Amino acid sequence: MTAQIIDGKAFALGLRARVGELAAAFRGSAGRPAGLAVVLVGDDPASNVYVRSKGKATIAANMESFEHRLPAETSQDDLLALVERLNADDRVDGILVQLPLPAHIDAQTIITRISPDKDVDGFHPVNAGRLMTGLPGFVPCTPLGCLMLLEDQLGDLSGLDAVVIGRSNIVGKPMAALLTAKSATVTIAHSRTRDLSSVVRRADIIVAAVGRADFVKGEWIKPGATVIDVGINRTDEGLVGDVDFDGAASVAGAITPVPGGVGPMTIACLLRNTLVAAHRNAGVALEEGAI
Ligand SMILES: Nc1nc(=O)c2c([nH]1)NC[C@@H]1CN(c3ccc(C(=O)N[C@@H](CCC(=O)O)C(=O)O)cc3)C=[N+]21
Ligand SMILES: [Mg+2]
Repeated sequence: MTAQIIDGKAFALGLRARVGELAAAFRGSAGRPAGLAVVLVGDDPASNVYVRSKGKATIAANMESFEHRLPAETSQDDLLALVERLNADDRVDGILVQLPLPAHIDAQTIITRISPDKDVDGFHPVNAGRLMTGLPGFVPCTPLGCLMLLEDQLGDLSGLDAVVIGRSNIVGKPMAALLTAKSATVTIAHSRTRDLSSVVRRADIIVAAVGRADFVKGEWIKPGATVIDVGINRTDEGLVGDVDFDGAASVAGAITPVPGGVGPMTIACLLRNTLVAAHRNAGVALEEGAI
């Protein structure tokens, strides 16, 4: 079998266009654009690239972008003070503090200080709790993007066997919650899982978020399964995912490439969450299922 390649880049472009139209309409009814503030501490080159592309995408989607670049030696108190200013700023609907943060800053302390209503990353414990209990809130962008690709590919996920490899708060745990809410049968596997290949072999859906290049092998995959590769690993051979793409593509039914799969969906979902935040914060209705 040769897997179908899931074109996340094309899907993300479509989503961004739809968000852009709705953001233009929001601007008309609210009398102001939706606004996203992105905070970068330090000058990590990869983070710099991400922040720049987020800013461009925000403006292209008819929203306002506020960029705050702070020196690497910024104190935790100064960063908290900026977060408080952004929480209080009515032009700012969404706040993203780029991770990772320098070692002298406790990320959890910063994330917990962002207003849950502006937490478009969906990292605040209140939004994690909302996701777990089925309340409206913000869902982390990467797993939300993965879910959109899966539903586009497979339709109803009810009853399907899903294995999520990785248990981070940012990807694995929210991904498992989303799949559970869609009535998939979900297994969370991780570094201590025994006989991982046998666990993966049962799955109709595999989401790989381990952060290790080419970790998931083609021989682990059930023929016809759908594979979502969340990995972004920089190697001598360039950017590669957590899945051995060539091995997997010869057995899977469908697979996301790296680059061009999940990554572009993350940014598109960030804009989507910002649009939703703007409507909620301004008290402007957004039609159910509009996005
Ligand atoms: N508070 C916070 N929120 C985040 O959402 C967040 C973060 N911090 N820190 C870093 C990670 C990483 N991340 C990516 C976003 C887009 C691509 C992306 O668009 N990737 C492209 C190209 C990547 C490239 O060429 O470098 C692709 O996969 O096709 C990847 C990774 C968001 N992150
Ligand atoms: Mg390879």
